[in-house]
Amino acid sequence: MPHPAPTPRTIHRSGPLTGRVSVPGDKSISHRALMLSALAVGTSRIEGLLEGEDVLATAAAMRQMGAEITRDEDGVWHVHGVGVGGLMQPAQALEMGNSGTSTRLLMGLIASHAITATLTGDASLSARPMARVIEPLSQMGADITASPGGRLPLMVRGMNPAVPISYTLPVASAQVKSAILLAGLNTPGITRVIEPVATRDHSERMLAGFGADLTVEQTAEGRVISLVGEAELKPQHIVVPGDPSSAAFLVVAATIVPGSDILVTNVGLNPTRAGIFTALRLMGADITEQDARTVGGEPVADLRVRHAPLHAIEVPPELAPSMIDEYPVLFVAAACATGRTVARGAHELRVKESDRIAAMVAALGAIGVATEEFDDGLAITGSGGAPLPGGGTIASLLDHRIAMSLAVAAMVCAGPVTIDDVAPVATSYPIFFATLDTLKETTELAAS
Ligand SMILES: O=C(O)C1=C[C@@H](OP(=O)(O)O)[C@@H](O)[C@H](O)C1
Ligand SMILES: C=C(OP(=O)(O)O)C(=O)O
Repeated sequence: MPHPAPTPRTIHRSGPLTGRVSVPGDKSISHRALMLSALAVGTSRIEGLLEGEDVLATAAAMRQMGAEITRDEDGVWHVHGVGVGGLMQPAQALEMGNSGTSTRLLMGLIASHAITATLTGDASLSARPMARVIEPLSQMGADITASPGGRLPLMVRGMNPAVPISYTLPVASAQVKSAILLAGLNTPGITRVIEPVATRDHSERMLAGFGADLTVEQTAEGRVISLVGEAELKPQHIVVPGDPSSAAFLVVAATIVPGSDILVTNVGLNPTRAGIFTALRLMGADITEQDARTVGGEPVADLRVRHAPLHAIEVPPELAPSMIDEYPVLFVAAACATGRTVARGAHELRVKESDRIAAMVAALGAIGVATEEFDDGLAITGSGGAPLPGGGTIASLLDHRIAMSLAVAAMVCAGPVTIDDVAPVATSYPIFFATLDTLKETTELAAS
């Protein structure tokens, strides 16, 4: 899958945002829905699947390994699974594009099947560390040959039967946890993951929903997840809630653009994901939850967001795992706040689609925002609500979240901001710019 040609975009200061919009399906849940459906015996239905490039890479890989996956005219996805243990040898390399989640979770699936697969990715993904999954999956018996530094392209030769392990996560990573649990599905005995710090728990919720025998205990060592292997998964009807990580861009935009008042519907609010809304509220954001409900076993609500003046905070480091992908857009909120916001304890930002600390130092610097870089975070001196200077060009570095965060910042910049390439937005939120346009048009219509 060659990368599309870079798509630059220039963004001007925005008038108020108003109206009601929804966000596309959750990316993390969409990946897992496809993978577990592909391992069930029978046909699962998935509604609200995120149709972004990352999730489509997972769908393509599952097809290459034998699952039948189709989308009907109503946008419902149908997945005919091969059963745990039934994955087939892919004829070609699995092309993972920009997606760390696809790569690490699929490595787990392949690790306990008697198949060999090569995984490749784009320049961003090929720079990301895979040793964190290679290490536990090798302990389970998989034979993994990676490029120097434990990177893509790499080849996984699965072991069947694999060896169950009990593994304490050295980094707070839901991808590592999930890779081990997915490998454990086709492994005799009990596979156990101990996470000293809780990370997003979509895998646990969905594995239980598919009928796997999984228990979660809170102990002095942390959360202990135990999975009984050689599971038989029953097909499900899954409804994917809206992605809080995507909603975060709209929530910050409405918070910082004066006069805004929006409703973002169907936002997933799993507590292991909702840290950004806690942090924004600590800064003074006006976010209220309406119509709280449960969708697909996950808490969901509509969020009403009105413009509010923000003040600087020290971002509680314990929020890090529940808002790890939202730091770039939180930094944009901080750039508009009164005072100096400090975020530490987020070293993982350095190994995402880009080094998101360095990327935000450069991008905020280009639009006139002063920052101080730490090894594990950033301090940002806010404008106190005054427009940011803007006028610069920003490198999105093949990172969708950097591109979208700076698109939000540009909405409060005095001068136009050019983002060198917004094509990566399609990995997680293909309708991002269209949604922003809707929120601007609603205001223009009301004024005319
Ligand atoms: O499990 C997942 O779906 C994800 C886990 C997180 O990564 P880590 O496991 O590397 O923290 C997150 O950054 C990523 O966007 C999605
Ligand atoms: C880190 C992210 O995704 P992934 O690891 O799947 O590439 C993200 O979406 O911000």
